[in-house]
Amino acid sequence: MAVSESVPLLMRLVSASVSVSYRAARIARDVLIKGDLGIVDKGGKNDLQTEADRSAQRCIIASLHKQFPNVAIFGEEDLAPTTKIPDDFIETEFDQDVLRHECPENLRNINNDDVVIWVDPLDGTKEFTEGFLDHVTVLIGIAVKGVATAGVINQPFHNFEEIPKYGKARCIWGVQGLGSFGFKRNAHLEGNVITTTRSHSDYTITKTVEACEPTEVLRVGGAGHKVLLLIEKKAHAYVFASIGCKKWDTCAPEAILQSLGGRLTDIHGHPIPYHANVVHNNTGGVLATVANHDWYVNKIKEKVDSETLSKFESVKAAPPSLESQLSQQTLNIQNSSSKSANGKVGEEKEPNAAKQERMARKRRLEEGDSKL
Ligand SMILES: Nc1ncnc2c1ncn2[C@@H]1O[C@H](COP(=O)(O)O)[C@@H](OP(=O)(O)O)[C@H]1O
Ligand SMILES: [Mg+2]
Repeated sequence: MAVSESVPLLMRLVSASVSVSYRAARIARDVLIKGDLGIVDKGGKNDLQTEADRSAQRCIIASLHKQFPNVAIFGEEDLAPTTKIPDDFIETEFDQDVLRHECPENLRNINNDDVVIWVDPLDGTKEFTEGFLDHVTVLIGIAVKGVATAGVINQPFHNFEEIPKYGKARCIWGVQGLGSFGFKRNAHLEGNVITTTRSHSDYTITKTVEACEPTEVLRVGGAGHKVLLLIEKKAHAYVFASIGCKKWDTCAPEAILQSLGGRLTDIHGHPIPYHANVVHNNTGGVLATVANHDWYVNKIKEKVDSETLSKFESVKAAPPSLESQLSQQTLNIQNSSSKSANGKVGEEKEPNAAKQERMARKRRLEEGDSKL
């Protein structure tokens, strides 16, 4: 169902993202049921891609781009720009439950240029290939003026051990200043339960977790899944002293966690910026907490040696030069017919010169040059 333009842009974006996250979850489930995962090794440490990652990204980016052609969208996977997108990958529904909520006052008047969408079509890919299905999530994060503001976490295989045929998809969404929906929170959790990576661990990660004096460590897959543990109060903190996580891993989880009063920053306690032109890796690592964030920051500062800590650089919010913005992006803007493929549909929240360049590229695309 279409939605009135009088509904604030942010709520339309969240509503469309919830709907398309269910479509992407269905795609991931279909890939698993068919049984041919089509695994590609991307060359990093346990850095895999499957048919579910590829198809879910095509579905999410093509659908959101069709509804919001002037919003910048970045997806994790680099996909060939020529691949045809099946018509049934295009989701046009808007989630009605989201639209019943009022947009927070301070977010009512944002416009297209303020927004960047960060898409991880399948977070926890390594775990997906190994059958840890509850670690898998679809992440759609909406940044406004560089701040993680709203997010959607869809868990395609929720409760897969109890519900036959790989469980059932569930969707958690939230907006800063409004709250988060779609889950139950434990009232209380004893001790100091810390969650961290299971498939990308190393000495520094383990030492940094130990610095936070855990009573229990949960080594699980996926940034989305780990933040879900915090949101549901099954863990107190997510500690990841590594530059391996990217903006699409943390934007949606951060927005939801922060809407509940938690925090997600780098390991120094500095905010992570989500403008279109930031480096994709979270070079300062990731620290997410339900409460007492500064206590964890101080423990890390106190107990991890300064040479190790100096390797984790906080990302500066200042935009890089125009040249680096343009070379950094694989920009595959597709036509609004959404027939062509996508990798990153990015229209930078940029200074004037970059905007002119973008418009020129868009014009060239519309004239049929799909390799821009
Ligand atoms: N060293 C590394 N190399 C590549 N990706 C990494 C990484 N460390 C973390 N990541 C990415 O960050 C996300 C969370 O990692 P982890 O599950 O280890 O906590 C995963 O996203 P994807 O599964 O979407 O690729 C993972 O690939
Ligand atoms: Mg990921």
